[in-house]
Amino acid sequence: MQEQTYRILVINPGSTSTKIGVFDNDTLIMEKTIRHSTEAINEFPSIIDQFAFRKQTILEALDEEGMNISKLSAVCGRGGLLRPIEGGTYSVNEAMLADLRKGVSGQHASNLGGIIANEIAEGLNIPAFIVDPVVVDELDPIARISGFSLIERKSIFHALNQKAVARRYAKEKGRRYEDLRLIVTHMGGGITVGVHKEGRVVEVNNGLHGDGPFSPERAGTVPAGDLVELCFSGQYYRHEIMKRLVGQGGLVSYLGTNDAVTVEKRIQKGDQQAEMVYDAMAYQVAKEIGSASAVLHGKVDAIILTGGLAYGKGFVKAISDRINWIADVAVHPGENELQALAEGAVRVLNKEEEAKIYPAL
Ligand SMILES: Nc1ncnc2c1ncn2[C@@H]1O[C@H](COP(=O)(O)OP(=O)(O)OP(=O)(O)O)[C@@H](O)[C@H]1O
Ligand SMILES: CCCC(=O)O
Repeated sequence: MQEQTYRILVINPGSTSTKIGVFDNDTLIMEKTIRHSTEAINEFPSIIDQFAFRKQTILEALDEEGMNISKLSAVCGRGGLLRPIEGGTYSVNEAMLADLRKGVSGQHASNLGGIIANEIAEGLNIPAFIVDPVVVDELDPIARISGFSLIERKSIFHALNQKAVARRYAKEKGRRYEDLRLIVTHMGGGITVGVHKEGRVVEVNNGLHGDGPFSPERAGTVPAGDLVELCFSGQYYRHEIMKRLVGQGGLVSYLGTNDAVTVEKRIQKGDQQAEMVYDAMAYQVAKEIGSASAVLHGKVDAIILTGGLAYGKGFVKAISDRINWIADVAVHPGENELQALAEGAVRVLNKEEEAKIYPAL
């Protein structure tokens, strides 16, 4: 008997781009990355305000590619800042939409994934899903302790891509993901360094809310005392400080752009400030990987560098030179998120798995 073919639209809103793909089961038939400049993003006071803009760019892109959306079987979005949940494919439901709209665990571009998926799916009367949202939480208890009893460390990271790339690496090596000890470093608009210990991400920096290396548009960890002084200086509203840390931090704060390609061009033209800041970002990533290796007692099968910044050869070399004594460094530029979203939806449509219900009981 012939297997049924499901046509799935997948939507991945990142901090600097919206990536979309159309798959026939797990075979990609169309892919597009829509880049958003800092100026375009800054037009909107909050992430949720970008909803109509991002949805419109998606529909236009599908139209330009000649995709007839009435043939879709499902829409699958990248999951956002929900309550902490286990990994897997979830049906979009009202409880999820309410949490995504209010940003129950904070604001992030991926909050739009489930909302836009639902909006498009509803009009076509087809199901909407999310897969492995950024709140997948597998932290070891020891990793939750921050050092300040009023604040607990949280797991907020590029779960979808980190898990997908780690599984792909394991497959390439003929090993099981569940048998490996990996440090997976996703370097995009945000940067997260995950310790994957035998199939669980037992430690990871909260890439969103001020933890870990700075990134193209995030401040990462900043000196706490100085931050408190700034917050109470009377010069800033709360939302202004948050935006300076997340969205306008990192490269944007020093160099006015979130685009590493632009930074590399400036370096080639002799811009010394750009060179210093870009090198500092590589330095901070390397430091985070070094600290992740201590979590694994130095017994690391491989360090994987992935995300858009991993296309930057000089950037990757600056990191590798500092950490390649720990373990082999594997570079997987870009990300595997569209494929992972499609596969998550197909597993449910094929009834290999049941869609999970949010919130988990
Ligand atoms: N060829 C390249 N060389 C260097 N940097 C690159 C290259 N291509 C993309 N980048 C940089 O990668 C960054 C964006 O990465 P990516 O597309 O993974 O981020 P995102 O999906 O928007 O956000 P996130 O991954 O945090 O969700 C940008 O700074 C971009 O300039
Ligand atoms: C929130 C985790 C993903 C990111 O840092 O962008």
